[in-house]
Amino acid sequence: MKTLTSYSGLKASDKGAVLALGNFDGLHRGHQAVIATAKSIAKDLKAPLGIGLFRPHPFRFFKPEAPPFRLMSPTIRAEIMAELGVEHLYEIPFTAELRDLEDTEFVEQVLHEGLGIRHVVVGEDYGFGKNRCGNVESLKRLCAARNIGVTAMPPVGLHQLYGKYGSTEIRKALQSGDVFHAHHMLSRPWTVDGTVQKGQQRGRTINFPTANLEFGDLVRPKFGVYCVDVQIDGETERRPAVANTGNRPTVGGEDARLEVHILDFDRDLYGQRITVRFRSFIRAEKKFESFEALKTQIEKDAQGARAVFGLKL
Ligand SMILES: Cc1cc2nc3c(=O)[nH]c(=O)nc-3n(C[C@H](O)[C@H](O)[C@H](O)COP(=O)(O)O)c2cc1C
Ligand SMILES: Nc1ncnc2c1ncn2[C@@H]1O[C@H](COP(=O)(O)OP(=O)(O)O)[C@@H](O)[C@H]1O
Repeated sequence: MKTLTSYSGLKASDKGAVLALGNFDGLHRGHQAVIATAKSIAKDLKAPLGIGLFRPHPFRFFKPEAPPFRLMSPTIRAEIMAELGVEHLYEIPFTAELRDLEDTEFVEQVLHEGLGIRHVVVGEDYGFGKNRCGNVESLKRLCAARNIGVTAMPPVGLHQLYGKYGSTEIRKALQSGDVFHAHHMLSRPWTVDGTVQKGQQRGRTINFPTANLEFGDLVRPKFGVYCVDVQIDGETERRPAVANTGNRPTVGGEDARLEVHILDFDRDLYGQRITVRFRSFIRAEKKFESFEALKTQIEKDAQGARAVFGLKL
C-alpha cells in the first residue's frame, strides 16, 4: 500500500482510483462493507483501490481540546488497510483551506483534479464541504458532471437488537467495558499498540511487573482489569496476560495508562513495540487501603485470567 499525503501534483500512476471516502477510525464491519464494495468496483474497472481520509481527523481539527477518542493507531490502521487490499491511501491534509471548500470545490479540486478518481463509495449519511453543505445527493450530481461514479451504502449492523456498526457505538461499548460487543463490531478484538515505557518499577516488587503503554489519542476504555493477549514485535505468538487500565488511584497515579502483566513470562520489554488485544473485562479499577491489599487483589485477578485462558491454576 502506498500512502500519499497530498492531493496535488500526483503522478498519473497515483491517480485514477476507486475511492472509499471517510474517516475509517476502527475499520469496523461497516467500513469493511464500504471498502469491499469499492474493491469489487475497482476490479471491474481495472483501477487501483484507494481510501481517502483526512489527517488530522476533522473532529480533532474542530475540537482540539476534546478528550482522546481514536479507536486505533495509524500503524494498526495501515496494517489492516493493506490486509484489506487497499493500494493507495490518500491522507488528505485537513487544513483551514480545506474546511472552507464548498461541496462543488471539494469535488472539483480534491476528487477530480487532485486524485482523478473514477468512482467514489461512501456511507449514505456522508456529509462533506464547508459546514457539511454537501451530501450524497450533491455528491452524485457533482460527480456525474465529471464522469465519476458514486455508490452510497446503507448502514450495516445487527439493527434489531444492537443498531448499526459505527465508531461512536464502539467507543460507547469500550467506555462501558463491553469489549465483546466492541470485538463483534470491529470484527477483531480492540487493540492498543505502542512502545513499552518505564514506570515507577513498583510492579516487580510485588512479583507483578507490568509493561506500560500510553493511550495517547486513543479512547479510554472503562477503567479496570481485563484479560488481554500480547504480541511482542517480531514474534507471532500471542501471550496471555492480565492488564489494568486507569489512573492507579492506590498509588496516586495521575495519567491513564495501560499496564500489562504477561503470565508465565520474565523478559525485559522496555523500548519494544507490543500489541495488546482486549479479550474480556474482569472488574472495575478501585482505590485500595494499602499496596498490600492491592497485591492480594492482583493475585486474584491473575488467577481469574489464568482460568479464562485455561492455564494451570
Ligand atoms: C492486574 C492488575 C490490577 C490492578 N488493579 C488496580 C486497581 O484496582 N487499583 C489501582 O490503584 N491500581 C491497580 N493496578 C495498578 C498498580 O497500582 C500498578 O501496577 C503498580 O502500582 C505498579 O506500577 P509501577 O510499576 O508503574 O509503579 C493494577 C495492576 C494490575 C497488574
Ligand atoms: N511478565 C511480565 N509482564 C510484563 N513485563 C515484564 C514481565 N516480566 C518482566 N517484565 C519487564 O518488567 C517491566 C515492568 O516492571 P515494573 O516493575 O512494573 O516496572 P515499570 O514500573 O517500569 O513498568 C516491563 O516493562 C518489562 O520490561
